[in-house]
Amino acid sequence: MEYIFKDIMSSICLQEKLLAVLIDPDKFSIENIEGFIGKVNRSIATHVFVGGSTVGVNTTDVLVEEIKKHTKLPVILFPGDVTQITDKANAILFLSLISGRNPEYLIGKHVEAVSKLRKTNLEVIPTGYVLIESGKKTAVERVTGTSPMLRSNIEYIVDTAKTGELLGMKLIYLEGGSGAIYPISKEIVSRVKKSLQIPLIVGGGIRSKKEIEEAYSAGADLVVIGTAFEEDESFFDDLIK
Ligand SMILES: CC(C)=CCC/C(C)=C/CC/C(C)=C/CC/C(C)=C/COP(=O)(O)OP(=O)(O)O
Ligand SMILES: O=P(O)(O)OC[C@@H](O)CO
Ligand SMILES: [Mg+2]
Repeated sequence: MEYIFKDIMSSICLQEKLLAVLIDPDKFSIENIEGFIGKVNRSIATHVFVGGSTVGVNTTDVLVEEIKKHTKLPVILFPGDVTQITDKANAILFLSLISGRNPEYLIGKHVEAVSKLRKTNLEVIPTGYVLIESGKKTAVERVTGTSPMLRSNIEYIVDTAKTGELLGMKLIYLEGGSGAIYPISKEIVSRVKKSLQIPLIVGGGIRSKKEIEEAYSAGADLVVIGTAFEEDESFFDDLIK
């Protein structure tokens, strides 16, 4: 049953903002998941994303199984690679790195993924993934061999995001990169949002409630946070339901 994307659309219609907690399988041990997910459940988080730019084979499968034992929130794969596909999750962001020009990350990995996806019930959500420079070299740059878009070239970022929509993608993800020094600017978020009809995800370097609210008021429909929770779980105390 395909309901994850529909639910995102319904939330947007109701003017509800969404928050995804990103769990990187390489940074969490199974033993810590129950406690961590307990905090996620008590917070305003609406989704759990699972993925990393470099993840060991089979790690994701075991981790998602454990996460699902402890939460009713939808678990969405945010994969850096085909090896991160597991049937245990509810959906997958079928990312195409449209800020880059590496065919492997535009179409190649996707063709590779299809035989695996056929064997799952995952809801596949085509997502235009746009990497924007944010103060330091990111893992995504390293893994994909692509350059991020210049934050000063807003017109080009807007056109790139819009191209994703025109190609039929259902979501656009503006990515500053894991642990970005500065989050994507309000101006970029708001200019991109104004040009789109589809939902907008924003992530990378968001570390406080104030920054979450700034992203929402600029136009983000869903904010993703990973590093800030990895570094200090007390951040959840600011985000209690
Ligand atoms: C189509 C399939 C199944 C796979 C390829 C999907 C594509 C095109 C991915 C784009 C490039 C990429 C490597 C994205 C990684 C996205 C991700 C999970 C980022 C979060 O991981 P980080 O937090 O950056 O990881 P580290 O903290 O380990 O650096
Ligand atoms: O880890 P952080 O900096 O929160 O970034 C989240 C996500 O956008 C990374 O792919
Ligand atoms: Mg990370």
